[in-house]
Order: sequence, then C-alpha cells, then structure tokens
Amino acid sequence: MNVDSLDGRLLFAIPKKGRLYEKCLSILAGADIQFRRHARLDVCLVLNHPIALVFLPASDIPSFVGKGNVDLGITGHDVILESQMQEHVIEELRLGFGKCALQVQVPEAGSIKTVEDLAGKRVVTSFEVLSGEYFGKLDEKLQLSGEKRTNIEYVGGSVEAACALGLADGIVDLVESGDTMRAAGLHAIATVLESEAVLVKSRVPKHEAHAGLINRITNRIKGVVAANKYAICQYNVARDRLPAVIAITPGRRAPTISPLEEDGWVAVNSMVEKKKLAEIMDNLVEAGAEDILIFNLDNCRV
Ligand SMILES: Nc1ncnc2c1ncn2[C@@H]1O[C@H](COP(=O)(O)OP(=O)(O)OP(=O)(O)O)[C@@H](O)[C@H]1O
Ligand SMILES: O=P(O)(O)OC[C@H]1O[C@H](OP(=O)(O)OP(=O)(O)O)[C@H](O)[C@@H]1O
Repeated sequence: MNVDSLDGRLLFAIPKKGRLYEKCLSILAGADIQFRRHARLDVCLVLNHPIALVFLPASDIPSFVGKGNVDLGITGHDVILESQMQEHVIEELRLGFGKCALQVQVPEAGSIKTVEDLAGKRVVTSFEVLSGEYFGKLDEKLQLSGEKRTNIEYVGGSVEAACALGLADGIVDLVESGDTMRAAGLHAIATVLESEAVLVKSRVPKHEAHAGLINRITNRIKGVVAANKYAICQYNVARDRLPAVIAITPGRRAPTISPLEEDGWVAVNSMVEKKKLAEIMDNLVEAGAEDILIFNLDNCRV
C-alpha cells in the first residue's frame, strides 16, 4: 500500500491481537466500518469512510493516540495509566468488554498474607509503573527506604510463573476469571486497578477537519455498545398492575404501553439491562406480568 493513500484519512488504532482483538472486530462491524485486512499488513484502508485502521499492540495504542500520531483508538484503561498517557488522551467511551482487574497475588500456601507482608520483598510484573506507584506509597507508609524498599522487576509475559520459578515473592497481574492465578497456585491479596476496554481520542487532534467524523464514529460505537448492554423486554399485564411493573421496568426514558384487544390489559415494551434480566423477569412474574418476551438488539441509538 502506498503511504500517500493515508493522506487526509482519520487513523483509528485497533489492538492487533490478544484479548481485545475479536471484540474490536465486532464493534467495527456493528459501526459499519468495512475493510479487508491483507495478511501481515498492519495498516488497511476502510472501504466506506475516509479512515485507515492501524493494528498495533494494545499497550502501544495510548502513546500513539496521546501523541496525536493516530486520531482514535481502542485499548485497555490499564495500559493508558501504565503508559502515563491519561493526561494526553480523552477516554471517550467505556466499551463494556475487556473487563479485568490488576491484582497483587502471592502463593496461596506461603506466609505472605497481606500487601504489608509483601512490601520490601520482590515483586514481578508487566505493569512496572502502576506497581511502582502502588508499592511506592506502601513503602512510604511503612517507612521502608533505600535497600529496604519493594523491588519491582519487569517481565514481558508469563508473570504468573515468577513465584514458582523463585524470581518473586509476589506478582502484580491482570485477573479476569482467576483461572490463570489459581492454576499457578496464587491468590489475590489486593486490587490495584479495575479496567475495561475504552475508546480513546487525542486531546490534541492533528486535523480539526476530522472532528465530525470522530463524532460520527463515536456515536455509532455508542449505539453498538448500548445494543450489547440492553435488551427489549415485552410483556402483557392487567392495567391495574401497571404501577408495580413500571417500577420494575422503567425503561431508559419511559416504557411504551399499548392497549391489547382484551379489555383491561396492556402490552409493555421497555429497555432493560441484560445483566439484570433474570431478576427483572422473576419480579415481573410476581407482579402479575404474563407472556414475557426478551428481544436482543442488533444495533441502536439511544
Ligand atoms: N484476562 C483478561 N480478561 C479481560 N481483559 C483482559 C485480560 N487480559 C488482558 N485484558 C485486557 O486486554 C489488554 C490487552 O491484553 P493482552 O494480554 O491481550 O495483550 P497483549 O499482551 O498485547 O496480547 P498477547 O497477550 O496475545 O501478547 C489488557 O491491557 C487488558 O486491558
Ligand atoms: O483470570 P484469567 O481469566 O485467567 O485471565 C488472566 C490472564 O489473562 C491475561 O493474559 P492472556 O491470557 O491474555 O495472555 P498473556 O499472558 O500472553 O498476556 C493476564 O495476563 C492473565 O495471565
């Protein structure tokens, strides 16, 4: 591809692999950003917008966006803080995936039970900035100085193996299900940070002309994220039960209520959060709702 063909295009950075990659592809599809990625090429032109996608390691995206080399990006909140780019990027939208926590972990069977026990010992991590800040404060609180301070060592991957290999007394690593941590015989004793994937834009955009397109793409992605988060709940209920059921499904603005052919009955349509669905359905049944149906959204603008 000719580099000139990027001229005037909005550059949008997407993680090239790893945990966020697949979800990013489905966000792009939901926002109707069409592209064909040729094997091994990390830059590709979008077919139906003046945009080029740049596939980069998730951890490099904050500084590319922060320095204005690319206009928009998707990455983890954790790596924005780790690369100290929070002052240079605007976290425009939480994306509802890539949820995980950066946690301090130690061997389950060992003698270290708290972060205070671990302070002053050896900690291995891929998040040396965040871990350094965390243990720096703890060292200060415990008045550990000089040689006595916690020794933070960087490794690029397989952090969970460090304790078993005798390299560390504890680690700081991401946890989602906890499977990796448990398989390594570790358990968490503190949380440094909660994270999820975010859409970021530069605080100092390179081309003002892109502002409109950035807004349009942001709104489309907002719609896709909302469609993943909400479902439509529809049910029938006797009119005199309406106050009770509306309290359960108030909707985002208000529920839609339509008359049924049967006297004294109405149909209710309301947006509900997917993660609360089971509880909402239980409560609706108790309040007298019948024929409860749940519909997934393909897309929406709210
Ligand atoms: N287990 C997880 N569950 C959810 N999100 C995660 C998990 N691990 C990492 N993430 C998120 O995804 C981002 C990228 O992590 P990932 O491990 O996929 O990156 P990578 O190191 O670039 O990829 P790879 O591990 O394939 O080399 C992290 O910064 C974090 O925000
Ligand atoms: O709590 P869990 O659900 O087990 O997830 C946690 C694991 O996920 C991440 O690594 P990933 O599997 O993405 O691979 P990596 O070690 O190559 O980064 C993270 O570094 C942990 O090792």
